[in-house]
Amino acid sequence: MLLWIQKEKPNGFEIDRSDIRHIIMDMFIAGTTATSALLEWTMTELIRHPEIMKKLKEDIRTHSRPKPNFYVLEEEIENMKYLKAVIKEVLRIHSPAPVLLPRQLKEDIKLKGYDIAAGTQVIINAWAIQRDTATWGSDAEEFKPERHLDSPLNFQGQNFMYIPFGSGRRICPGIGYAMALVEVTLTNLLNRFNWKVEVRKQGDDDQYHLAETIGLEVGRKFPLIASPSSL
Ligand code: HEM
Repeated sequence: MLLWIQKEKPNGFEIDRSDIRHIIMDMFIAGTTATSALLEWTMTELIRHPEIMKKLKEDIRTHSRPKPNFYVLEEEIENMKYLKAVIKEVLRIHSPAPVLLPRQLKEDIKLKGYDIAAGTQVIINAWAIQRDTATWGSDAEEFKPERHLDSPLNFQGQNFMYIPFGSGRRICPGIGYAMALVEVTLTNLLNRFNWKVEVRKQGDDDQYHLAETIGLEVGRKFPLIASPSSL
């Protein structure tokens, strides 16, 4: 595809081999772990909340045509409102990239009584913003997809209380690709199988399932080991 774009220039501009190398690097470095972390957090929350898993499966069945192989097509996903709400809620409390790319101030500013000098590097903590009880309410720490059902919030970074893909000119360019990948994979995992995790013999289940890795991209500290069984 990239070689075709280089040859045919469908967008009217040139790309060279170095551009192609960088695009592929972007897709591998920025695109793989965040997407798999989102899928893993989504399965984690669904297994922790069987009633939400049940509602989501109903949403998937209602909006996809029955087929012998249970396969859910990409075009059937558009009207699955509960699916979209579930993924939005996972991105709120388990943002795979919870601190945005650092910014450097071009000029001095005053923000909420603080003087910040030009040249200062500013790091935005989306994790804290998206769990702030002042904007999300006293249940901000709880996993509740319903809060997104009639909400106008989207991923475009226009509303600073919800910025899982960042905002402004450095906003994630992979939103469409990441969402398509996660929606198609998740609907098919759920429509084809029942999922369960082994009951842990010792230790607190939530501390185990919700422990996070430390880093620019945040996934589960301990891998999710879930077993499928036929419906
Ligand atoms: C669930 C999946 C993903 C999440 C949560 C995510 C999140 C983010 C965030 C928060 C940023 C920083 C934005 C900012 O600072 O304003 C970012 C940047 C970026 N993302 Fe993603 N991302 C995801 C998937 C992808 C995919 C699939 C690709 C590529 C195919 C991608 C490519 C990039 C690139 C290249 C940047 C840097 C943009 C720049 O420097 O201007 N991301 N992403």
